[in-house]
Parts: sequence; structure tokens; C-alpha cells
Amino acid sequence: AHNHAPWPFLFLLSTLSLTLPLFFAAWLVPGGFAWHKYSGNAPVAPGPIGWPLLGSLPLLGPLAHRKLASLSKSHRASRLMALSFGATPVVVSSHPDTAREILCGAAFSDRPTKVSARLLMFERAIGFAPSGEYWRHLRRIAAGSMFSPRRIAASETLRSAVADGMIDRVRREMEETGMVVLRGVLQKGSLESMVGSVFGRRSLGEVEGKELADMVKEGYELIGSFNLGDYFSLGGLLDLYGVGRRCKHLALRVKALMGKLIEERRTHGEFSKQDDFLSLLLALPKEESLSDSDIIAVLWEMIFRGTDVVAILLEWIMARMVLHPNIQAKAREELDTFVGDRSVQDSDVPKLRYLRAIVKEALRLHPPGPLLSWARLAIQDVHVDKFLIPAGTTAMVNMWAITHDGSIWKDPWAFQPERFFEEDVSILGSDLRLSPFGSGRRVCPGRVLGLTTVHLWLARLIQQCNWTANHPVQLSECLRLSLEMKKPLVCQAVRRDRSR
Ligand code: HEM
Repeated sequence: AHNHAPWPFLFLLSTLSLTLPLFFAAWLVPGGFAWHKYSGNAPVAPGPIGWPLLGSLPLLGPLAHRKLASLSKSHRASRLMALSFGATPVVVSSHPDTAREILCGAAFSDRPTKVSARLLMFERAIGFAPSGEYWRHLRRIAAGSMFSPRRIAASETLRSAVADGMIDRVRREMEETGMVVLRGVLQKGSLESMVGSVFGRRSLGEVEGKELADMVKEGYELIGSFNLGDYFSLGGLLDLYGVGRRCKHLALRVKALMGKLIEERRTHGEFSKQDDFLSLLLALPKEESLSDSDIIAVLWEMIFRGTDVVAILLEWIMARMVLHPNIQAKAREELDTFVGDRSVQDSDVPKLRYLRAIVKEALRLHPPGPLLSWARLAIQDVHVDKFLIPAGTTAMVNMWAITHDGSIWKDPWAFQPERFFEEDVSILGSDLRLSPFGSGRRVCPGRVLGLTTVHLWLARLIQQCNWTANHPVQLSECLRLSLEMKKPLVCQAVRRDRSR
């Protein structure tokens, strides 16, 4: 009587025996299941199989650049590694040759959009606009105004005043607490300088400045946070972390503040006489002009991108200066020799070979964008290094892996600015062994402005003070949108007596 055929069980078993092999066949391919439909047609780059459905996302952990570097080593896939991020096929280059093919190839001139970037209006700004006429127009306008050599030279007065302000803050913190937390000083200075270039000096009140700083901070958190919707086509269904909702709210705040500033500038009609970025955008001839909402997107992007990355890089450099007192002393000696008692200026920097080498070496060991921040998107099927890259693939360059590769760099982990005296390496994008600003048509348009600022401020900080620390400096990392120091640098600054 108990001998009923277990029909439901048999049914389940037969269904599974049919579907499981299909499932495993789709999943167990190099690079994981986003690659299964391509694996028959052409060679796919080697890479980890990863998890079902999620692909390699769970493998990455908090320091994705390090994990990706070790994965590409263990899969012998430095030139190109295939992965799945959810259903999205991904390739990662950890080699200068394939990095050049990706960054400079016409097939990779778009970026995959993150939901958060779209909601924060960045699709209408330079960074995420698809590489069509609008994007070219924006890059041209920015190159001719915000980033032109003339504008960069004109902003020296501002950058110099901000440097004085920072030194002043350092002195006050030393007097009040006996130590300096440089991050706060640098972030404040960096924002002041960016706001000055974009809106003109003294255009923002204390309250508005604070509001803008808060908005940049919140934007960083939102763009840096992981959002499942970026890797699965689930429409608006998945907003587990509330990122979408917060982005929309932030975009409203940005529009309100920037809209007000634009309106004020228009009604005062002073823009034709000023040469901050906002005034230049408002003064564009009719056929080139941008709508107000596009102006807001572009201004917001400049503040957002230009502020943190400069502060983050300088904090790393100063950590190295405290950690290597002999290198700091050499940089100071160079300043004393070539500049003497007066304050260092932009025009001195070409003579300061050692100082420039320090900045290069810091960009090598601590690239603010170890994965070049925002990836590229294959807009058509293309081959890289004989491997097929289907349209829609996310392509990343692990610059951190390249700059730490012992077959490219001698003693890759050592901080040795002198290495650039033996062989000078350009960092502006032509040499893919060290391209912290990316390369190709989407290379960072702010790289000269960023470097000019970092050189001047670093020179001032070293010229004016001796820097030491009571506690060992910790170089541990935290990867958000940029690669930051996990523990803020706490140091001591002693003003130098330069009247000798
Ligand atoms: C030390 C400072 C900086 C570093 C390390 C840096 C790094 C980068 C990197 C790696 C990219 C991606 C390039 C690529 O895909 O090939 C980029 C793009 C970009 N950066 Fe920078 N950047 C810095 C400073 C700045 C500054 C000061 C600004 C603006 C004020 C800026 C604005 C931009 C913009 C708008 C893009 C998007 C370009 C496009 O997609 O066409 N950056 N940056």
C-alpha cells in the first residue's frame, strides 16, 4: 500500500537532469556565465568562472584592484582577463599593450553608465556623455576655457592664496592641538580652489560653500556605492540600498543651488567681464550655447571631479614625505637652491625636477584611480589581443597592477623618485606603463590643472614647514570612487625659519 510511485520526485529529478547540465554548461566557461554565448565562436580570454548569476562580483572584496591583480596573475591573464559581473561580460587589462588598445581604441570610447551617474546628471556632462557630437562639443568648450593654458596660468593667484590659507590652517591646528589632520585642510583648500575656478572668487557665501561640500561628499558616497541595478537589467525594481532615491534627492539639491547661482550671475550681467567657468559658459555665442540644465551638469561635474582627487593625491604624497624624511629633505634642498626665500610659484616648477619625480612616484604607487575610476564600454564587437570582445562588454584597465608589476618596474614596491632620472616616463597618457589619468580621446581633461595644483601646493607645504609624525604612518588603502588612505594622516608641522 505504501508503494506509490513518487511522481513529483521523479518529475523533479528528470527536470533537473535536463536543466542542470545546461546550467553548468553556461556557467562553467572561462570568465563565467556572461561569456557562455561567445565561448563557441572565438577564443575568450582566460578568467575565473565565479559564482552562478553573480559571476565574479562576490570575489572582488573591498580592494578590487588588488584582487583583480592577483586573479589575473593566477589565471595567467595579465594581458586580458574575462569576468562576469552579474550578466555583464567584463574584460580587465593589466598590461600596457592591451591597456593602449582599450583606452585608445575607437570601439571603447563610451562608458558603461551607472544608474547613480545617470541620476546625478553626469550623462549630460563630459564624463558619461556618449562619444558623439555633444560630448565633443563639451570637451572643446572645456579645453578652450577651464583647462586652457591661459586659464590655468590666470588661476595661479587663486591657487596661491588658497595655499597660504592652508598653511595658516596648519599653523592654527598645531597651536590648538599639537597635530594636523591634513585631510580636512586639503579637502577644504581643494574645494575652495575649484569653486573659485568655476564660479569666481568670493561668489559663494559660507553657507553655500558648506552645502556644496556636503553635496560633493554625498555624491561620492552614492557613486562609489555598489548598486545591483548596474549589472542586472531589472529596471527600477531593485534599489536595495536606496541609492536611486538618494541620488534623485541630491540631484534636486544640486539643481536648486546651481540654478540660483546661474540666475544671479545672469541678472547681474557681469559675466562678460569675468573669466570663471560659469561666466565663460554664459558668454558662449548662441550657436554654441548650452541649456541651463546642461550648464548645471557640467559645473557640478567639474566641482565633483576636481575637488577630492587632488586632496586625496596630496594626502598620499605627504604621507610619503613623512615616511621618508630623507626624500622630504632633498625636495626642500632643491626648493632652497632654485627658489630661495621667496614663495615658490608655478613658473619655478619646471626647475624642480626632484619634486616632479616625487609626484610621479606617488601617482605610480598610489594612483587615485587604480582601475581608472570609470570604465569603458565596447560599442561594437572588437578584438583585443586575438580575443573577441562583444559589444556591450565593460572594459577596465588595472593601472595599479601595471604600476606594481615587477617585470615593468624595478623594485615596484619601493618609493624611489630617482627612478625617473634614469628613464623619464610621461604621465599624461602617452606611456601606458604609467597613465594615472587614462589615455586616448577620453583621457582626463583636467590632468594639467590637477598636476599644476598638486605641484604648487606640495612645494609650498615643504618649503614652509618640516613634516614629521609621532605615530607610524599607515599606508593601508580604502577604495571608494578613488583610492584613499584608510587612516587619515596625522602629522606635525614645524614652521621653518626662512629668514636665515
Ligand atoms: C590628480 C588628479 C586627477 C586624476 C588622477 C584624474 C584621473 C582621471 C582618470 C583616470 C580619468 C579616466 C580617463 C580615461 O577613461 O581614459 C579621468 C577622467 C576625467 N577627469 Fe580626471 N583626474 C584628475 C583631476 C581632474 C580634475 C582636476 C578635473 C576637473 C576639474 C578632472 C575631470 C575629469 C573629467 C571631466 C573626466 C572625464 C573625461 C571624459 O570622459 O571624456 N579630473 N580623470
